[in-house]
Amino acid sequence: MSQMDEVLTHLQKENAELKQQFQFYRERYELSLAASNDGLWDWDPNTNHLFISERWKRTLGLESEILDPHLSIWESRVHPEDLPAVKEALHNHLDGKTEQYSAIYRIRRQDGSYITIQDRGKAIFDNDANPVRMAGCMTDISEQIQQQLAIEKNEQHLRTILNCMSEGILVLDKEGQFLYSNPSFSKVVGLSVEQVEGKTPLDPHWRVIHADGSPYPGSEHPSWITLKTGKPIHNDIQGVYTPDGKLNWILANSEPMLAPSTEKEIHGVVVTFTDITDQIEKEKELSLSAKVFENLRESILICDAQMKIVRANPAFIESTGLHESVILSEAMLFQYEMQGGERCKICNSVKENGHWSGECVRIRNHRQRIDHVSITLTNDTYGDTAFYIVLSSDITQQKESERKIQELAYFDSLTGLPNRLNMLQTLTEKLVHIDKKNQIVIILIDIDRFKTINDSLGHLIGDELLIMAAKRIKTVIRTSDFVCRMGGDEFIAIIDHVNDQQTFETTNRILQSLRIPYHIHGKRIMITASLGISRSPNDGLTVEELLKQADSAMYHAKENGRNRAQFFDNEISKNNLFYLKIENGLHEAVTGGQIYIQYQPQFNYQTRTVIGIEALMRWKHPEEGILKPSVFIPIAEETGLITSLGYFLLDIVCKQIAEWQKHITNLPTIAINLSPKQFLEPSLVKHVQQLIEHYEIKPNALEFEITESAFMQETETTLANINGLANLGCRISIDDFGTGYSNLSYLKRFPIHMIKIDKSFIDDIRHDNDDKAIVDAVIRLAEALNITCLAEGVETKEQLEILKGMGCENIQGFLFSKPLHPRLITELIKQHQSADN
Ligand SMILES: Nc1nc2c(ncn2[C@@H]2O[C@@H]3COP(=O)(O)O[C@H]4[C@@H](O)[C@H](n5cnc6c(=O)[nH]c(N)nc65)O[C@@H]4COP(=O)(O)O[C@H]3[C@H]2O)c(=O)[nH]1
Repeated sequence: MSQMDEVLTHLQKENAELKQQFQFYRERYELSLAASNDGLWDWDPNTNHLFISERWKRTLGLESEILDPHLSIWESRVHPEDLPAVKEALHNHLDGKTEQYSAIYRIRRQDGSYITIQDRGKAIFDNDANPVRMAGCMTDISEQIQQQLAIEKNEQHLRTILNCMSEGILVLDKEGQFLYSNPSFSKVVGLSVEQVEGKTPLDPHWRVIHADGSPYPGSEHPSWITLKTGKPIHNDIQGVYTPDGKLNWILANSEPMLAPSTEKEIHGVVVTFTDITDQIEKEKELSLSAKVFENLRESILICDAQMKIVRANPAFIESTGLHESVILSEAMLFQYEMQGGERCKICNSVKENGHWSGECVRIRNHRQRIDHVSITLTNDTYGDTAFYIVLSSDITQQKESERKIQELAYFDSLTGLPNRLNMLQTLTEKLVHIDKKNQIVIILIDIDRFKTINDSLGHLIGDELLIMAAKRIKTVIRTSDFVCRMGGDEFIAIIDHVNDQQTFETTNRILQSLRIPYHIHGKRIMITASLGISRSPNDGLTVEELLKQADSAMYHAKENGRNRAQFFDNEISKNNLFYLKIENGLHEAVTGGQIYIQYQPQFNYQTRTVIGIEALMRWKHPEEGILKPSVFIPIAEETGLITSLGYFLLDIVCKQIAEWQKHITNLPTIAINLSPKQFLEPSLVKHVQQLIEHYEIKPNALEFEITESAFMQETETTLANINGLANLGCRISIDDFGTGYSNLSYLKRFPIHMIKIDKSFIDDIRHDNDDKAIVDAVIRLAEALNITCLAEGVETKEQLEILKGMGCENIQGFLFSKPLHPRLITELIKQHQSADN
């Protein structure tokens, strides 16, 4: 073999080996290409010629177009939306900005559908940095992309679900840090999702409490416990404070997340939270309602549609005194005392209006109890089943209080009679219906000298007297008539449909009934009353007018001697003015020297001697002339001026006695009238004693005339004064004897010198056998008790003759002498004494 041949053989061998090697590499390349499913491309930037491996040409359907493979063909297949990014990536690499070209984009296949490819390549550059060749490979990642999109979609779905869930979700990683939370969790803790992220249960920020209100440390939180132990925790109740202080109650459940690989290692924790704040609030409300139901003092009944009791609270059960089982299924309205018709009315009212309330009566242990009952028709929440809620409360006390308040406002607490306010309303109402046929009569009743009784016998007796007087007035008027206590000792009776005659009879009945003696606390008390009458429509049409006129008439009755009734007429108003004038002038009268004394002698017709002289007060009024004591003494008594007036009189009389004693040797006793009120003066005796000493007069020269009414008021002061005056040596006589209804025992108990038979018995003694009998009886009584007897107001010889016949020797009256000036008295006594001598 030649050397050439050897070389050729060697080359051929080498060539064969290279071919074999090439074939080997080519197969490896094609195999790996086929296995990787990747495609190859090779691009000449200068010619734009593009090589694409065969399988990818087929994949993309480029076989026909690639006869003259060109970059523009490739570009035309790239999805227009992706092309700019692809170009940018390519240029970046060609400009040397990137080490490698890489792009993911969609490329259209022959059938118009797109596949997504991941394209990578690298260029070779010449010395001038111009690309001379670029090659790369591409992978069909459509499936991966689809999978990724599916995953993303799933994730999106999941996220949407989590975001929409009313339950809060919290995911902790294995370190205990919060990885994920949904909006419901954010809401319940009052933080944004971002604020929650990265926190841990141990974060001091959390303010969590147990259901009992005690603090809930983070280390005990279910998420933390589950993380540490791997154990799930269920239905844990906790209260979480939001940063603005709101307390939300949540129910937490925690589950461990195990690592997918081992299923043992704790990968994290998922905690779900249910906001149970509303539920807790409702439970609280329910519990509160239950407590209210159980503990309310008012009764609560729940009744079914037939108004039968299905539930009753303890207050109601207790109020019945029965066992609950007895009450249940009872008809509710039968618990109350009412007529069947009334029950029907209530039922209908509740059905029509959905509600009824009113007062019902229940009887328990024979005791009546008044309930305020309120029945409400209602439906349950999940349907239209009707039931009734019945609330009832015991208003017996309240009704009683209301009655008492009503009584206090409209009734007099002492006598139980209607009061002034009640009278004003009644009269106003009556006057609305006034007509000529219906005369309305107002009778004002004022008890005479009640103040004296009150002051002397005390308020307790005074009160008792008023109560008894009220009862008496009520019994003598018709039940349909109205009587009230105006206050103090004043009453008003309103009677209608009566004429004057009937009115007169009524007032007489009132006067008589009041005069009957009262026995109070062992004392026998006599009173009289003065009545003033006004009539509508004659005397007036308004309440004010009628009351004013009744008042005027009443004062007139008092002025006329009390114990009488007086109809109003216009003259009376004039008298009323007169009363005021007297009252106002009295003060000045005492200090201004307008008061003076006249003296009326008392005679013994047997001995023809002056046995005594009565001092009688007179008032020389600057306008009205000489006023008699019967005009001003009652006013002085009413106003309290009687005391100073009495002392004034005493002083003048004592001075006069002293004067007379200088000239007259056997001066007869000088009688002085003392008002019952003066006997209530504790200093009376001392005062008299001082005067006796001051004027150096004999005590027995003084005689004090006391009316029976003074003895009626058996107060300690009165009795002490009577005894005190007697002990001084003064004489005591009983004035107006027979007019009072007094207990005569005082005649024995006190040193009475003389009884003076009242003028009223003498006036008609000739014709009135009763008067005669009384006078006779008094004379006998005086004889029996060895007391001097004197008849007052003897004006005629006939009267004198009758008295003589009865054996009454002592006389005072105009028949013998009127009251005289002291000077005339001096002369008279001197005359009599010289005649005797
Ligand atoms: N028509 C008539 N009247 C006669 C006759 N005889 C006497 N009188 C009157 O009868 C009254 C007798 O006085 P009295 O019964 O003590 O009744 C007295 C007495 O209770 C009271 N009184 C008089 N002066 C005083 C006084 O200084 N103090 C007190 N507390 N009361 C006095 O006033 C009453 C009335 O006194 P007077 O008007 O002075 O009226 C006197 C007298 O003037 C008569 O024949 N016919």
